[in-house]
Amino acid sequence: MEYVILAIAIVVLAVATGVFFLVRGARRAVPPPRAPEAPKAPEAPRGGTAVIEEEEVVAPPTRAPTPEAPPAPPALEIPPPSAGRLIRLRARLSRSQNALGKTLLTLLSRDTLDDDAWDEIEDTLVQADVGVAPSRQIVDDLRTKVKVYGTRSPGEVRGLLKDELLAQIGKDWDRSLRTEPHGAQPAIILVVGVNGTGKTTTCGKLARVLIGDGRTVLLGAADTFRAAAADQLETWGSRVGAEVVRREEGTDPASVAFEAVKKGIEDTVDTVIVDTAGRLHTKTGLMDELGKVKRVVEKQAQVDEVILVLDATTGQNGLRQARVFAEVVNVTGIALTKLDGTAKGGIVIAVQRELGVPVKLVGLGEGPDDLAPFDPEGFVDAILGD
Ligand SMILES: Nc1nc2c(ncn2[C@@H]2O[C@H](COP(=O)(O)OP(=O)(O)OP(=O)(O)O)[C@@H](O)[C@H]2O)c(=O)[nH]1
Repeated sequence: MEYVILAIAIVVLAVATGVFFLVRGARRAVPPPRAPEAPKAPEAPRGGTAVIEEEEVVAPPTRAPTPEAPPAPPALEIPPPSAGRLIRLRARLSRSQNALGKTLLTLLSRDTLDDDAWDEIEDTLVQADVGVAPSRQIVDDLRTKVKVYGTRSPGEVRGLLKDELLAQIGKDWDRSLRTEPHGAQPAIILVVGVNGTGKTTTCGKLARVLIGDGRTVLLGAADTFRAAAADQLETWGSRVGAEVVRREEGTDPASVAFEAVKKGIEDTVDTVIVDTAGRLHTKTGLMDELGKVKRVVEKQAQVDEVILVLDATTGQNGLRQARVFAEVVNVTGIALTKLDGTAKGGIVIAVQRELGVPVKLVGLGEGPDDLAPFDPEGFVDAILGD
């Protein structure tokens, strides 16, 4: 019996061992699960119109190109404010005008002031473009004062002459430029004058004066007869951040002026300066042109200033031009350019008398900040020297 139990136990153990190895072997034989196959791209149907569906193409990861730094915009210039400009430019004024003052002071200091001496004084004034009538008046006034005062120390002579010149130039004119916006409407300045007088340059310099005083400015290149004028204006504007409205050469100047004012209103700039084309071909032509510019601008905004640019070196010829412009448009102020290049500063007196409007600005050089508000006292001091 014992042998039977032992035999059964051995058989059970053998069977169990066999089952264990069988199961293990079977597990090893199972292949690993396969990765799912990528779906096949649908085949284009043969014949008919092939519809090409966009496949999503996954680009291999590439390193993002480093963006090239855009060229740095030119740094905007910050022009100096208008205050004190004539003082800064006084040396230039003295250089050009001092000979006139010296001649007059020397003549007036003579021991005896006879008729010949007074004639010489008058001639000196006429030659300095003061004009015949104002020169005579200055001489008459001085003669009377010299008689009244009797003695003539150098200081007294200087004082007399200074008072007389100031009286002729006029201390009481309103020489301020109306450049303040009217609420949301910009102030509008039309700049007129014959080409070559420094008109475009004056527009650019004036923009700098205003920007120097903290204003925003838009320039209108309505001188469409010379493409270079618009280029010139653009150069001026880009230096100080003033936008320029320009159109192709030959465009109707009035339409450019209109566009400029429209843009100025949209952008709520403080002041719009319009450079006009002032061809003195015929008076009627000029009248039509400038009249139209002004009318068209006035459909949108009020014109605050019409500045006539006059070249101080052109003397009587310049005065004739001024007269024609004044007949065509309502000039409100004069910009007298190139005063640094002439000893004939007397044109200030002559042109104001001729047009009945004040000199508001003077150009004293080709530099960008060589335009100054006109100040009679500073001007006379420059003529007479210290
Ligand atoms: N010395 C001096 N030169 C000046 C002055 N103002 C302007 N100029 C020069 O005069 C020349 C003519 O100036 P522009 O501004 O081109 O004259 P413009 O009247 O606009 O002429 P267009 O553009 O043809 O209409 C330029 O060389 C200026 O630099 C000034 O006050 N003094």
